[in-house]
Amino acid sequence: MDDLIIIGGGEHAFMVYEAALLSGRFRVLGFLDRQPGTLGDLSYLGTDEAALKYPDAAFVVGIGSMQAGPARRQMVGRMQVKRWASVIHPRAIVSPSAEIGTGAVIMPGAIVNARSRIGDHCIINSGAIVEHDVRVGDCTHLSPGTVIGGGAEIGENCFIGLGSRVRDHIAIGNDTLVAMGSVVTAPWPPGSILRGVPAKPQG
Ligand SMILES: CC(=O)SCCNC(=O)CCNC(=O)[C@H](O)C(C)(C)COP(=O)(O)OP(=O)(O)OC[C@H]1O[C@@H](n2cnc3c(N)ncnc32)[C@H](O)[C@@H]1OP(=O)(O)O
Repeated sequence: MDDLIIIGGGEHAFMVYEAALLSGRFRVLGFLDRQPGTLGDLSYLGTDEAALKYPDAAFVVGIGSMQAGPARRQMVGRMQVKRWASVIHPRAIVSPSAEIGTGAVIMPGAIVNARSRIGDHCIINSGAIVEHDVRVGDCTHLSPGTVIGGGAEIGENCFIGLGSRVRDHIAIGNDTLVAMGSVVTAPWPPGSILRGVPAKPQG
C-alpha cells in the first residue's frame, strides 16, 4: 500500500481523498495547502515545500479549480515531487486496454472505454464518459457528465465544462475552454474558448 499525500485542501481534494481511501490502494498521510485547514480527518502537513520531507510518498493534485491554460502544468512543475500516483475511484469503469497517466484522477461513475489514453494529471470527473480510442492530453479536466465521442482528441490543459459533448473523431487543441452545456461538433485550434450548441468561439 502506497503512502499518499494530496496537494490542496479544498472541495476537490476531499473527493480525491475519498476516492483514494475507497480504492484501498493508499495510506493517506495528509494534505499540503498554502495555509492550514481541515480536510476530513487528514493531517495538514504544511505548504508545498513540506513535500521534501516525504521523499518516499506518492503525491496527487487535489486542486480542481483551474480552468483552461497552463496553470495546472506549471503547478505540477513547481512541486518537488519524485513520485506521482493516479487515483481511480472503485466505482469508475476503466477498460483494461485504456491507459491512465501518472497523477490522473478518475472520479465515481466515470467511464474510460477501450484503448483510450488519459494524460498525466488529468481529472476525469464524476460520470464523465470517455468513449473508445480517445486521447486526452496532460492536465486536462473533463467536468462531471461530459461525453467525449470515440476517437476524439482533446489537447493538453483543456477544460471541458459540465455536461458538454464532443463529437467523435474530432480534435480540440491545447488550452481550450469549453463552456458548460456546449456541444462541440467540429475541430478547433489551440486556445479556443467555445460555448453553445453547436459550440462557437466566444464573440
Ligand atoms: C465538480 C465540479 O463541479 S467541476 C466544476 C465544473 N464547472 C463548470 O463546468 C462551469 C464552467 N463555467 C462555465 O461554463 C462558465 O459559464 C464560463 C466560464 C464559460 C463563463 O463564465 P463567466 O465568465 O462567469 O460568464 P457569465 O456567467 O458572466 O456569463 C457571460 C455571458 O455568457 C453566457 N454564458 C455563460 N455560460 C454559458 C454557457 N455555458 N453557454 C452559453 N452561454 C453562456 C451568459 O448567459 C452571459 O450572457 P449575457 O452576457 O448575454 O448575459
